[in-house]
Amino acid sequence: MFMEIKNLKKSYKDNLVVENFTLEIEKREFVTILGASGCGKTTTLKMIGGFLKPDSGSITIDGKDITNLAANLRPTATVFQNYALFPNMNVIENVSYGLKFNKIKKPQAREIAKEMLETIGLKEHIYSDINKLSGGQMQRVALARALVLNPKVLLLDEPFSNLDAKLRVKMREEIKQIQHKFGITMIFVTHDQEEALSISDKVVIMNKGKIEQMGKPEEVYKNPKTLFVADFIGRINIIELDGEKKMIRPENIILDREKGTFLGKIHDKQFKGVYVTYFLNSDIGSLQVDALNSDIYEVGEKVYFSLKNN
Ligand SMILES: Nc1ncnc2c1ncn2[C@@H]1O[C@H](COP(=O)(O)OP(=O)(O)OP(=O)(O)O)[C@@H](O)[C@H]1O
Repeated sequence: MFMEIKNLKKSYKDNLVVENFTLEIEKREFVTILGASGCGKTTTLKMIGGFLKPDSGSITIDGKDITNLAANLRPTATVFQNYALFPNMNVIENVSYGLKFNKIKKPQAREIAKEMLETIGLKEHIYSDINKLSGGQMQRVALARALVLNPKVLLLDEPFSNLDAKLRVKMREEIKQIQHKFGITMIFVTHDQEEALSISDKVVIMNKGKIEQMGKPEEVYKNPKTLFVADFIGRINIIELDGEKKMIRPENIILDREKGTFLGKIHDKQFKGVYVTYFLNSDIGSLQVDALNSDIYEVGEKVYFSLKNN
């Protein structure tokens, strides 16, 4: 296995914030650690990057135990949420700065930085003042600065959280392209479930310092092992059938005016664009149902509904 994280543990005084964190990562895999604010994502990433010492556990990359190595000696590079750029340096100085620790001479470092900035779409801004860049451009500088170090593993801590919704989606695509281009292994931290599902090969869902479930995005979405995962990744209805509680996704309930297994009454609806979310009362519970906007039901209307298996 390319990367092995075993039983990482971290407490701040009496507060145990990461427990038994064990994860295997293949080369070129895109792994996302997903969880609510405060669940221990950043703490875990900092331990991997060498910015925090774990209380116990180990981290191996490419056969080498790096648990006790300083951050700058690890084969990792980190892109932080706030970018952590040097405000007194221009773009190329920011990107080439880290290379001096790799004993690369200044002219060569600038050449490497320039090439990376061109690759990453910042050709026009190579000599720009950092403070005059947009959020998206700063994000690219931060990425370029990490990538020039040629890390085996790139760590990204909520890197798009300061960007607007459209730019976030664009940056998601870009980061995947960068990953393919450089063949790099990435560990990405986010609290945004849609981002995690759309970008990752593997999603690791954390809850209160522990891994709740991990797997491919489709796997964790379709087969959530716990109510927490089901609820965190997407939305879920809890219904009671023959005395048994069952989870069903809003898109797996089919509405029909004429026929169906159950009858319900719509008490609210939200138009979401391609689909509409209906809120129903029924004998088997209160439900949210996502239906395509081709057939619109009205609040107060009684409708039949059936359940799909998945
Ligand atoms: N330096 C610190 N000293 C004490 N407690 C800390 C410290 N850093 C983090 N914590 C606590 O550890 C827990 C986990 O924090 P962490 O930043 O890892 O969570 P997170 O999942 O990344 O959250 P967020 O998405 O809000 O950044 C939180 O309860 C936090 O208050």
